[in-house]
Amino acid sequence: MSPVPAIVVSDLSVEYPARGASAAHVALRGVSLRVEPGEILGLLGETGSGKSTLARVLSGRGIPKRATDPGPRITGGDATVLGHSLRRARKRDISEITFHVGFLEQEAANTLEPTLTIAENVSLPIFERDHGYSRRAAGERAATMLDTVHLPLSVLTKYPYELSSGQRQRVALARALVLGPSVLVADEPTAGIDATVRDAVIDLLGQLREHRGFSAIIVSHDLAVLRRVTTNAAVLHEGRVVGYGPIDDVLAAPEHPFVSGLATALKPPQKRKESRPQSATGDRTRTMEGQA
Ligand SMILES: Nc1ncnc2c1ncn2[C@@H]1O[C@H](COP(=O)(O)OP(=O)(O)OP(=O)(O)O)[C@@H](O)[C@H]1O
Repeated sequence: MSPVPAIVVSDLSVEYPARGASAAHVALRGVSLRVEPGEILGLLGETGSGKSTLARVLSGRGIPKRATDPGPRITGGDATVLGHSLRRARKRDISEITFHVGFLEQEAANTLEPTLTIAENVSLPIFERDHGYSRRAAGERAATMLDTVHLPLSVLTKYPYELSSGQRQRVALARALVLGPSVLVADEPTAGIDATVRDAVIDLLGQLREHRGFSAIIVSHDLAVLRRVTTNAAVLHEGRVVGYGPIDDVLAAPEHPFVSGLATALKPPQKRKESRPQSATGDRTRTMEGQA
């Protein structure tokens, strides 16, 4: 029997309801995609295309608990995360999803608790689940996680303001992974960090993928990241999927003007390099990554 898919999104539509003077806004329109165990899906698209909405909803954090709470509503279709339907999700389903799905939200570096140490920040999800958890075991877990994201243990006792934004981003990643999720949803995980650290994050995602069954959705505008860690990519435009498949295939055979615009923008402008044997592919790749 084949394993349960990590995520199945079927004709999903999501709307932000009207609030005050703001009219209702449809953020996702009939989105369908699928993430199998062991797969990393890249999500790309221009600003406002719905990437963060989709990421947040699929992480189990997006749907409001009460009808009066602000936040997006599923107005059509459904998404199933680790076998739990989001449309029919009860409190217990959401609790299961948020336990097994790590979430690194956009600008996560700015979401650390300023009054808590780095160790306390990283182990926060543990204590949110289990108030009585051993402080010593949580501290050890936090130390392991910091090591995983290549931060020195000396930062454990520091406060967020004492770290650079790139270090804080990695602390946020450690926090997202502390419960040992089987799925990670990461919204721009490499934004605001320098090239060396970015490579470390890419390597980490690659290592996590090697783990049996680990899957992820990575929102990124960084083609180098998407190329190196993703299996498939979905391109969103105005809330719709306009390209879906291995990223280079999507860009090579664009079916939508937005994707062909993206592919053209990423192509090297000069013809000279294309006529060079052997090196042409390598040059093209580097140029595309450089421009991403
Ligand atoms: N809380 C909200 N209330 C109403 N509309 C919202 C809300 N959050 C997002 N939107 C709208 O939904 C659409 C999708 O936004 P979303 O943040 O998902 O896009 P995005 O592709 O992630 O953009 P970016 O790359 O800038 O983060 C946008 O038009 C945005 O203005």
